[in-house]
Amino acid sequence: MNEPTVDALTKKSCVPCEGGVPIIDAAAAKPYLAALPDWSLDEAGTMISRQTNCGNFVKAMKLLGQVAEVAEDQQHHPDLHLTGYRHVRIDLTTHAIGGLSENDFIVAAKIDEVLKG
Ligand SMILES: C[C@H](O)[C@H](O)[C@H]1CNC2=NC(N)=NC(=O)C2=N1
Repeated sequence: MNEPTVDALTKKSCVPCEGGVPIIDAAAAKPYLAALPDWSLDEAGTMISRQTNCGNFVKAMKLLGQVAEVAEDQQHHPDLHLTGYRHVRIDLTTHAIGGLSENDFIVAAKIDEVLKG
C-alpha cells in the first residue's frame, strides 16, 4: 500500500496470521496513524489503542458486542477493557508476531466505522 487511507483500510480484510507477516514498526506505523487519528501508539511501538466514553454501561456493552463481531468476522481480535462502567479501551496488536501488522490497522479502521454509527 502507498499512503494508507481510512477508506482503503476499511475495504481490506485481515489475512490469517500465525507468524510470517511483516512487523510494522513505529516509523512504518506513522502513515497508518495519520489515517487513524483516534488511535495512539504505545511506547514500545507494538500496540495501538483507542479509548471512548460510551456514556453508560449498556452502550459500552453494545460497543463491545459490535467490536466482537468485527473481530470474529476478520479473525483478528483486540484486547477489550471496560472500566468505570462506561469507559472502553480497545488495544490492538498481532500476538503471533509480538508487534503490529496491517491487520491491526484494518480492524482499527473497521472499529472507527462502528463508532461513527
Ligand atoms: C489464524 C488466525 O488468524 C490467528 O490464530 C489469529 C486469531 N486472532 C488474532 N488476533 C490477534 N490480535 N493476533 C493474532 O496473532 C491473532 N491470530
